[in-house]
Amino acid sequence: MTKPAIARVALDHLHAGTFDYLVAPGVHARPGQLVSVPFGRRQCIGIVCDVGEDSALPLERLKPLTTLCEAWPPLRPEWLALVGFAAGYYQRGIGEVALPAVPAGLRDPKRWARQQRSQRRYVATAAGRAALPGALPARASAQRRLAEALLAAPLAADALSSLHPRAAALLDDWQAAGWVGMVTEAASSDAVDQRLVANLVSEPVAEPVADAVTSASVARALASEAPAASIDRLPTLTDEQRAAVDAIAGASGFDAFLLHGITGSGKTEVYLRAVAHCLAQDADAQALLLVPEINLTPQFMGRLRARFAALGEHGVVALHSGLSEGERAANWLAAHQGRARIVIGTRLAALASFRKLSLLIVDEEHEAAYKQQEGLRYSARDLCVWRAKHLGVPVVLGSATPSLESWCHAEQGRYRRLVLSRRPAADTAALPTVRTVDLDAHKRQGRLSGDGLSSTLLDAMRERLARGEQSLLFLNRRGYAPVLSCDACGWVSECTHCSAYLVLHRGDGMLRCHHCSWQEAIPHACPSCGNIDLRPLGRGTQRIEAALAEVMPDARVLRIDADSTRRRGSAEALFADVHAGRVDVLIGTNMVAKGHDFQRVTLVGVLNADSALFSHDFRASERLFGQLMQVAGRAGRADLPGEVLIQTRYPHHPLYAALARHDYAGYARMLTNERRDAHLPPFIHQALLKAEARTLEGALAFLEDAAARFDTLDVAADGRVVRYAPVPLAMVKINDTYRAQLLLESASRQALHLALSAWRDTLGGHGVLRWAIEVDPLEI
Ligand SMILES: Nc1ncnc2c1ncn2[C@@H]1O[C@H](COP(=O)(O)OP(=O)(O)OP(=O)(O)O)[C@@H](O)[C@H]1O
Ligand SMILES: [Zn+2]
Repeated sequence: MTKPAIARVALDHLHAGTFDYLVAPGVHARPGQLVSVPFGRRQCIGIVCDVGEDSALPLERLKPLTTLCEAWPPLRPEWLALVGFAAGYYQRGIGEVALPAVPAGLRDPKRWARQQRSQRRYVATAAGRAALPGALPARASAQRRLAEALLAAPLAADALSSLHPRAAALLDDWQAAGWVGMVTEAASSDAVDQRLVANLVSEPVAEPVADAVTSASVARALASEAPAASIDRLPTLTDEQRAAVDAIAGASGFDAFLLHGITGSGKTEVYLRAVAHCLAQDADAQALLLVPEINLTPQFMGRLRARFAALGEHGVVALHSGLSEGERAANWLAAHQGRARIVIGTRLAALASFRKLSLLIVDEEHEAAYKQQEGLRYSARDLCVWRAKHLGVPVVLGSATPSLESWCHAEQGRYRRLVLSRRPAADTAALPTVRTVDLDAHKRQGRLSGDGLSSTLLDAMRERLARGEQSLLFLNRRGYAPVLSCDACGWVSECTHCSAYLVLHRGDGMLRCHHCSWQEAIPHACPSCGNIDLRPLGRGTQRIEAALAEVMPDARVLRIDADSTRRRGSAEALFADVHAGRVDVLIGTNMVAKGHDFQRVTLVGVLNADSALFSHDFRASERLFGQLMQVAGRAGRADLPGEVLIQTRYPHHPLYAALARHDYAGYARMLTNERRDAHLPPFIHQALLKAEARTLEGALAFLEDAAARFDTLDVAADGRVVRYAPVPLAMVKINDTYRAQLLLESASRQALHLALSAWRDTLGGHGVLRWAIEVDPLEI
């Protein structure tokens, strides 16, 4: 008797490895397949990670796999390796990483069955027709269709013969006769039967074939044009752009590039050329382009679709959390099956499945948004680099203000640096002039409005208005005012559920917490003393909008922030207004600060940047510098000179001075030295243990206990990992939950990871709601 096969299945289960299941005889389970399995009293969806013959458990205790997904090809080994790596590195169970990475719509046995039925029906009909004697022409095309369907449908040969007695034999015949090769050839020859393609498109199963045919012709079209002709259809590349494209295109195997290009230097063009080159090399090649925010996808999508029109609508797809379940499932499958040649997405796309991922690009690689802050706390950028290395393909990290981590990698020669130091039309589109506006001096001279707008900034905006140019005001704080207060008794609007203030929102008259969902109507009088004179303290985007309506009544003012763009698609519409020139003054948060190619903005005003200058967070100044350089870079991108005015109480701060010199490199060098001296990342590696509990005592007690367990570990004894004492978080309470953390540090990544995995197994316990390990935290 042969031994039964055992499938090791990953389930989305806290901190777990895989679970063993019996594979019934005759069932062909393969690694990478989705499965439905009994787990406790429920049915769960899992992913087969491995199929073997042994189990640590007695066979009679194993339950059988219930349903296997045959509707699409299994996830590939390199994808399983990726999620396995991510689980190990970020200290999670493999299923916790793998399952959420597959769209919910596809984790559904009903859908598998539906899709499979239609595939089988199709193959059966085609096989039936192919087997008909006589009518040769009909048979030839039916054969071709069947062969193509067979190539596309992941059906095992034995399943085929049950569909039609002759199908398997036919397949053998065709293989022997070179049919499969002929089909492939047909797909890449000029004599592709367009009607065949049209027919195939109407069949669900045949979509992959049709797309393969289309993309093969596209690749051919791209490849056959002389490189200069196919590639230089747009702007002529600058020498620096050309050098960057050549370097990326010339990479063989893994290579990590840091594309350090100043704002407006045309990094996008470099990405597009690199993608074009990659797709032209190989009809199956796929490229992934990551952007930090959903609202940057439409702009990129537009450019990609225009540039790669030949790929068709389905050849370029988006993956982000703003899509409907259906769209996300369809796009994910398109990438998985290789039909989508280009995927543009936010951080979650870093974990998407591809058939042949051949180039990875991470735009604005310094952005904190690439770090997931919940659940699996991964860095999408870092996973892309790992993925590229594992696949042996190039990865491009682009930014005007690289993260210090990537900057140091480039300094050490681990990444190849590509530099774009000029804007393409450098004679006209120069970098903007950056000046500080001394708030204290303006106040003394009575030149500062109650809403915090200096006369210098207002005059500059009025000049732009008169010339028909646009101004952008950057204030990273939404709402009207960050807090409402009572002068009489000192009451301030605080959230009862969080250690945070309730933000005043004027539009709908609410006090709203930005950390939990709490909101309440603005009180008419002080809830504490009854005083009716309540005062908004500080300024948010709504307040600036209201102030401008008074001092610049003729200007068309538009506010873009999370509040004004809540409805789906509204951000896109608002940005379209800006591009079309229907806006004179744009007020916005971080959402407007980066990536957007505004052609008519010639003035950028920065309000209230100072608060980040003196933060306890050692990354705050790096972040601020990056943010300001990005927003400054929105000015003067076309043929009109740009100007940036930074309102500050510290006009001589070195950060602003470096900004005025556009000296990222100098500033990065200074920060690097500081970090080295202070033994901070990237010169040291960090991990946090975070705990949440109903009380602060509960959270701290859990961490104290964890600390004691840490100290008994062998790996802790050699002193290479430093453990700090548990501390409450700066924002200690959110949504009635108290938060505390414990920091580990080591100069050795390996020592840190050894310690973490040994420690993780000892963690657990009562009194906490949640705990999580965060590797490479961005904030501590
Ligand atoms: N070789 C070129 N010749 C002329 N114009 C170009 C060239 N390359 C790019 N451009 C134009 O320059 C502008 C800026 O390019 P792009 O938006 O790619 O800059 P970027 O480097 O991504 O900037 P940022 O970091 O600020 O987003 C765009 O309008 C683009 O069309
Ligand atoms: Zn709250």
